[in-house]
Amino acid sequence: MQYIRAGVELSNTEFPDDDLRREQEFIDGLYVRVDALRGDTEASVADALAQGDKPMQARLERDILVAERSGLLAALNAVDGALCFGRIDLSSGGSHHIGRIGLRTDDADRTPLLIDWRAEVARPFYLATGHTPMGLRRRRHIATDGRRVTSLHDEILDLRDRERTGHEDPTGDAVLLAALNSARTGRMSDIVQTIQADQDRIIRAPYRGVLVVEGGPGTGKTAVALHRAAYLLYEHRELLARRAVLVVGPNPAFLGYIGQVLPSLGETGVLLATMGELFPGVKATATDTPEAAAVKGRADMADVLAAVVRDRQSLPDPVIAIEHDREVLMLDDGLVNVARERTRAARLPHNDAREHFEGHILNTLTDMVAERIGTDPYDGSSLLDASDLTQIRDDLAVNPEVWSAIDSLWPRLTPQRLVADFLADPEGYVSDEDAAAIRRRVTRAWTTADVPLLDEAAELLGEDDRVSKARAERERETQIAYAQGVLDVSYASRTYEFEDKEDSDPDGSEVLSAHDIIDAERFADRQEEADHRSAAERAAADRTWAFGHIIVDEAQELSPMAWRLLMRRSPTRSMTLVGDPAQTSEAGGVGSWSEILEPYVEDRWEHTRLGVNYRTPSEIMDVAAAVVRAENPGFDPPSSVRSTGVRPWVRATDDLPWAVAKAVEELTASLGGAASPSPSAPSERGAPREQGGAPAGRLAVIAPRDLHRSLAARLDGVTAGAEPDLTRTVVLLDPRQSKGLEFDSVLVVEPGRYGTSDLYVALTRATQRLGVLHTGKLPKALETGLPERPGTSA
Ligand SMILES: Nc1ncnc2c1ncn2[C@@H]1O[C@H](COP(=O)(O)OP(=O)(O)OP(=O)(O)O)[C@@H](O)[C@H]1O
Repeated sequence: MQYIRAGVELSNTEFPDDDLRREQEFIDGLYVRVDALRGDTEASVADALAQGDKPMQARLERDILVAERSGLLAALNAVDGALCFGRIDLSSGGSHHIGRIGLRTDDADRTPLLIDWRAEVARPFYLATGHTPMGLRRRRHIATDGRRVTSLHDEILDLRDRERTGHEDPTGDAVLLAALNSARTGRMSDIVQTIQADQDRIIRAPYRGVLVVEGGPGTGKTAVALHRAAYLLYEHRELLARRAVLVVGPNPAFLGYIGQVLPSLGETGVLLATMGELFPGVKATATDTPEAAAVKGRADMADVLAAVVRDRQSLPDPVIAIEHDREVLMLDDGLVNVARERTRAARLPHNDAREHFEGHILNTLTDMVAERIGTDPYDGSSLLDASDLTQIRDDLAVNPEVWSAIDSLWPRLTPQRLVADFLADPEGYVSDEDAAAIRRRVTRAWTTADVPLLDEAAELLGEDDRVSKARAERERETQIAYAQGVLDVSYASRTYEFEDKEDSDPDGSEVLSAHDIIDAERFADRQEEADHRSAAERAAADRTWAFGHIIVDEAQELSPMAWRLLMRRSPTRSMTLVGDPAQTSEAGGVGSWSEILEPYVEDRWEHTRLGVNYRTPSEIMDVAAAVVRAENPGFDPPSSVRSTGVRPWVRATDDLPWAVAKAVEELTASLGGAASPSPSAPSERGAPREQGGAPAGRLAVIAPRDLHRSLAARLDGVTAGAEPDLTRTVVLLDPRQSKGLEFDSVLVVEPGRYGTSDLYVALTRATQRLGVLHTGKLPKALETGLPERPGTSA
């Protein structure tokens, strides 16, 4: 592979020319439009909110307006400062500017000014090559700093075209390289300016079905998954805004790291969550041992929990005596067993079935009383009519002893109670060894591996939500009636969603509004949002929410029980799963994609690969690959797109805290050296990279958790903790916490104590420099092939 050397300076503003000036004028014009749009939107939101209390229908109208306009406002604010980044000139004449959102002129023609990067018209910007120009003459990257154009980079795609601008970029790589070399901020940036062709195809893959994206470290899996979410929201906005998109990530620090990407693309309605957050009302704060997590994650835990529930449907031992009407009724195990089997035959969840059980027991007891008081002594026939029997049943139904018997035989259960009881006493349900691994008294703290168990339990038990369902149905009927009225009114006050949505026809001017696309019932569904919560927020609070699309990052880590939970949240099986089996660290992780997916979609899923590493320079990747090859000689790592000429180093020491402090000092000094911030990524604006003179760039010290306290004590401003603040210049992490993240420089401490996949993850986090420090034995692959350095004893 041909490496690209690092170090690209992206500025040609010193000698402004006509082209640069014209682009600046054009972009100034876009901001005039954005500012006007923002002013109007703010005014209409403020107006609506100032209207005060109104009758129901007027309130609904106001809520619709406020929700729609607030979304637009958030998008406009998010893209400010990085609105436009490219232009395509067509061979047939004319050109389109490409940006993070679409904009049109504010006149009757509504001519497109800026094309949303997700529109079909924008696609050649990402795919066209000299070989397949897709109707393009030239592609221009426009680098900006805030609202100021800093440089232009042109690629000639029609080789017969002799016209030159003086901004030609012969390799077409300058903008990509500048982005890859830019100093890291602790927050991931979007890649919308430089999406590569193989990434584009994944981003725009059809929305239905399960798509697996596999690729080594730094191949852009996370970036692609997030851009895919933005694309799907654009392409299927009506559906996905209602049903919401869920992005599942490995830990809270990772979610913080990626949290700005979608807002920077103008999308705020996506729920980001870890597995530990997917059971509303529970936050996983405790940690399992790897053995416990592996046992809890096994697929057979579903059967185990089903058995636990069945065991709570008990029989009398041998009878329950119920005092009724000065007699004693003997409810024995045979009678209860009949009631229990009939109840089970209904195949309802435990709590939902309880009503049936109550009915069967009341009928059994009614028969007993009737037999006792109403049997003809001569022929044994019944002397009681239907109303007598109803009276007996009603009397039994107010006898507390009857209810206490039912409660003991078929108790109402909560998922929390059931799982806590099981974990406190798992013997008999799993092997003695597994029981020893998972036995724990749960007080309030749950673990991530408990969450799928709670969800499974909730499925087995069913919700006891009869009252709330009846109330919701009544409210919904009222909403539908009002919604019909609102739809009629809304025809007169149509609003746009995104300005260039009719992408295949950029000259068209049709604008979508609510009444075009939804009927009263669906509209009423939306108005259940009258509490101003977005679909994503409502989804977060609803265990049974069916998401429109689910994206799972680091998908290789999830256990079979976790997959059961996720598949329940995705009844349509519209999912994008990204991961890398070589980076699996969880003992409960599933071995192969078909093993994960077969139970749910058989072989109906697509598999695709990303093979180019955009993060790790070749010098570092060679070392990381050698570590995996020591265990798996056939291992095929992704190829690095860059080489920096800077080789990683390894040093032995007998004073680790001192050596770490010294190495951190050295590596911090080199931060921001070769690198400068990316020219126009909006998510980096306002990042603390230059505040107080702090150098640009970030450094991670990756060390086993038990060393954190002693290392933090020697490092200024560095804290040891479960949720690291990634915006600090120096961050201390354990190998698992570093998953999915990246830093300019990385110092890996005591690599001999990591498993192969954890070490592979740790070694592949750096964009520029890697150092390794150790006191004990080194993994073989690190002993050879790295520059020998003298020990650094104090
Ligand atoms: N087309 C691109 N243009 C600019 N930067 C890119 C592009 N593709 C990927 N990158 C950058 O490469 C880095 C790695 O991307 P990302 O974190 O998505 O990789 P990954 O495959 O998820 O890695 P890992 O498996 O190690 O977590 C990020 O900084 C990302 O912004």
